[in-house]
Amino acid sequence: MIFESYGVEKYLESNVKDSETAIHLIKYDPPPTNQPAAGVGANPHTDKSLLTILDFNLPGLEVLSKDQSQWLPVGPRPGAFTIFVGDQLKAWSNGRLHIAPHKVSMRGEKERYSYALFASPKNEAVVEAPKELVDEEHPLLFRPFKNMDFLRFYYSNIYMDNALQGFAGLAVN
Ligand SMILES: O=C(O)CCC(=O)C(=O)O
Ligand SMILES: [Fe+2]
Repeated sequence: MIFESYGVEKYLESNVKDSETAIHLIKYDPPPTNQPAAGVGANPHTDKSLLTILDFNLPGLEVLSKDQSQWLPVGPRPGAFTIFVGDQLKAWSNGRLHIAPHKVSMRGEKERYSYALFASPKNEAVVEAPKELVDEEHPLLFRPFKNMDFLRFYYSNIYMDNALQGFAGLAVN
């Protein structure tokens, strides 16, 4: 769908071949009982993936509004899924797709179990915007990079606010 909407479906097959999926099962502990405010389940982040699919049926997931003014609860809504665009797809789309920072807040006394399906480029795959998505009006925003090199950079700069920009950014965006 994404490839078609940009008229670059000819790259779909090679991109799928260069990607892999992994399912992560994630357990969050409840906040300490003496902590009145919500506990932190997952710190604010964007995903280091192309796409992430999450169960939409769990409370606690919050997404940062596009104007960055507030955290909005996502779901729960039985039977639905949440899909996040990851950093690598933002780079591939030359910045056309928005990556929404999200976090998990924990309330109550129960553990939270979630699962996430991450579709990511293979380690050796090069993330590069198709030439059709780059022109005078849309200059290249991220230099092409090997996925593994980006992940290495991210894990050694885990507190950096915008790892994609820090690693591969060519202009202010
Ligand atoms: O557990 C969730 O609902 C979100 C998990 C998440 O954002 C992630 O693993 O990247
Ligand atoms: Fe995430």
